[in-house]
Amino acid sequence: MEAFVPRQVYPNLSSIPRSYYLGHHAAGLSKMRSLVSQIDLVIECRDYRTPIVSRNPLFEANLGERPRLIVYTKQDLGSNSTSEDRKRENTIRKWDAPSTSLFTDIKSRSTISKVLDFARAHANHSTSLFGTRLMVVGMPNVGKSSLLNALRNVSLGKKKAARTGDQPGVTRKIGTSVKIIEGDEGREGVYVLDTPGVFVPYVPDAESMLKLALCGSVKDTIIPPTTIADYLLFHLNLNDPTLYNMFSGPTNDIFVVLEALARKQGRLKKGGLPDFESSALQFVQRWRSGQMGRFILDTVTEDALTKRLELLTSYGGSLHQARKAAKQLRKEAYLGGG
Ligand SMILES: Nc1nc2c(ncn2[C@@H]2O[C@H](COP(=O)(O)OP(=O)(O)OP(=O)(O)O)[C@@H](O)[C@H]2O)c(=O)[nH]1
Repeated sequence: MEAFVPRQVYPNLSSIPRSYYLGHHAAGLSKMRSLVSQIDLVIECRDYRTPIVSRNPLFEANLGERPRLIVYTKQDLGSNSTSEDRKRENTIRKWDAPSTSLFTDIKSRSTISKVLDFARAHANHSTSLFGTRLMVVGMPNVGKSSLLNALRNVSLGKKKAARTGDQPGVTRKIGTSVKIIEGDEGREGVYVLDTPGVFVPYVPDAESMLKLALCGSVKDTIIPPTTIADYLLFHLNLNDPTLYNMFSGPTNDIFVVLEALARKQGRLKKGGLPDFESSALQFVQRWRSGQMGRFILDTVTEDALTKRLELLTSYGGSLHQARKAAKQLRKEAYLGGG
């Protein structure tokens, strides 16, 4: 039998939309800008699995006047706690310096405590009697509201304050601030403001859009689920082609995997034909919930960020282009919100 050879490069699909910058993203950003002067620290969340493509330059451009803490969320979905993972995290820290970067998993108290320690230290330096105000920002679905809830729970033992969900756009508006650290010595505590996710203005290449879709920053109705599943298969094969052996042996054909999954789970349409769409969503969901391997999607090397920034600059991905592309997307009746 011939050895299995995974695809090394994913095709550049021209059918993939390159924008998802929606009306409520622009409105949210503008509101954040109007509030930023009252904020002591901005916590910018990025997805651990996409430390490059989930960076949104709009935050630096609009909120950059305030000190920033960068939090890479969902570490549990991308890290196996190996020396390779730690090495990668160090490279990311270097990219972000002089800002501090932390890596969190909402189920790990120790990772959440590090964010609380940082916030506490920041508050201790503040001379304000009115408390310290933090603002959590980030791309859709990176886990901002979950982080807020985890901070509040670990620090104060209190229940969920912000609504969370597995699709982007659950938080639509900036709400009221939530206390996460009790005040002392006559001083008010530390409060956090949750904000709606804001998508990057324009995505320079189809593969970046697929990464963001696979991690859930784009509604699952925008890109065909079988395409997202195929992109996941590409990564599974590069990492370990046995990760989906509950469905099929190693293959580069997503329909072979989806047909096996459909038959195993009874996801069949009239005439016993496999329901590829629902099987694709199920396949992707399995990975998103950490049941099919933990790995990251971006390639992290010392110079990867510089190269990305050069690409973005040469491309000139402006807000004007973003608006034009978003309008086009709406015209094509893709949008169901989110
Ligand atoms: N495994 C894992 N899942 C997480 C973590 N943080 C958040 N999630 C999940 O990610 C999904 C999105 O979380 P939210 O907190 O709603 O994300 P958000 O950034 O507030 O989303 P928007 O409403 O789009 O702004 C939810 O299903 C969370 O349970 C994490 O550390 N680990």
